[in-house]
Amino acid sequence: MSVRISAMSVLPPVRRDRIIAQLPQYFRKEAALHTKEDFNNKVKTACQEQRTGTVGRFKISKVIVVGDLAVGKTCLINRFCKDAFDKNYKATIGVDFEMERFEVLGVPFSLQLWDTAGQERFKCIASTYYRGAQVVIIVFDVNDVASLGHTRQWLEDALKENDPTAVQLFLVGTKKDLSSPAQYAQIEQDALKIAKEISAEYWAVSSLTGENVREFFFRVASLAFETNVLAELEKSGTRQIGDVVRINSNSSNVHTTSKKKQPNCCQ
Ligand SMILES: Nc1nc2c(ncn2[C@@H]2O[C@H](COP(=O)(O)OP(=O)(O)OP(=O)(O)O)[C@@H](O)[C@H]2O)c(=O)[nH]1
Ligand SMILES: [Mg+2]
Repeated sequence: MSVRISAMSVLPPVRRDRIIAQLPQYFRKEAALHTKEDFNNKVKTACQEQRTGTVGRFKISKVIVVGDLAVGKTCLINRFCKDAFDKNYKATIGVDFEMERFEVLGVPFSLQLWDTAGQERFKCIASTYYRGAQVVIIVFDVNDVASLGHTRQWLEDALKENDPTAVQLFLVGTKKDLSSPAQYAQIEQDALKIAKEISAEYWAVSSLTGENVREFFFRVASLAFETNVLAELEKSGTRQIGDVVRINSNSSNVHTTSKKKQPNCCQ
């Protein structure tokens, strides 16, 4: 008896707690990537009709997590991916990565989460992994104002390796459990200001208690998914426009355009 093994059958089903059916909401309205209550209508229709192109088949979005040493990048990822928390600090050397599989509006979608080193001596290795990121998560510690101040530098480094217009940015304050409400409120003002200036969506979390961790990653997955599907739709839309031009190539207008272009392609 022969057994057929395909890539699909090797993958276990998406975990039940990774299924996203509704758009998770932002944390703070004034620093959100968008404030719509629901997924884009075009995206919803495309998912219903299974017209999501490469998204859902082999599309994996790369997410890089950057920020000062010991701000809690590894703990944030471990809380979400493994539901674990380690109170002992073990510096990340270079990079680590985790894959997280979701199902958004019925379509499989994966995030590749790159956990990078904050320590100066490992930064050089880590930065070679920044390229190709669709999402950049800049992490600071809400109890350490210097780490918030350094976020611009982290952003600059991450954007050197990426197309700034194509990247979705998140600014995340960690260790919320360690600050009093008054202290937290103070730093949130500064963080919101920076988030708005750099066009990032702001979140505050605690990996110790788990507060907002799941909500945050669901939001990241949803917004990355939405952007990917919209880009796919735009690509297929462009192809359709191209087809119309070819069909109507007898029209004088199109003829003129193609004549103008001819010298370029013959040179
Ligand atoms: N109380 C509290 N401690 C935290 C939290 N997140 C991280 N920590 C602690 O902060 C320390 C550093 O956490 P890591 O996640 O290893 O920091 P990192 O940003 O990955 O550090 P590098 O890998 O060196 O860049 C550890 O001792 C953690 O236990 C949190 O939400 N609350
Ligand atoms: Mg780490």
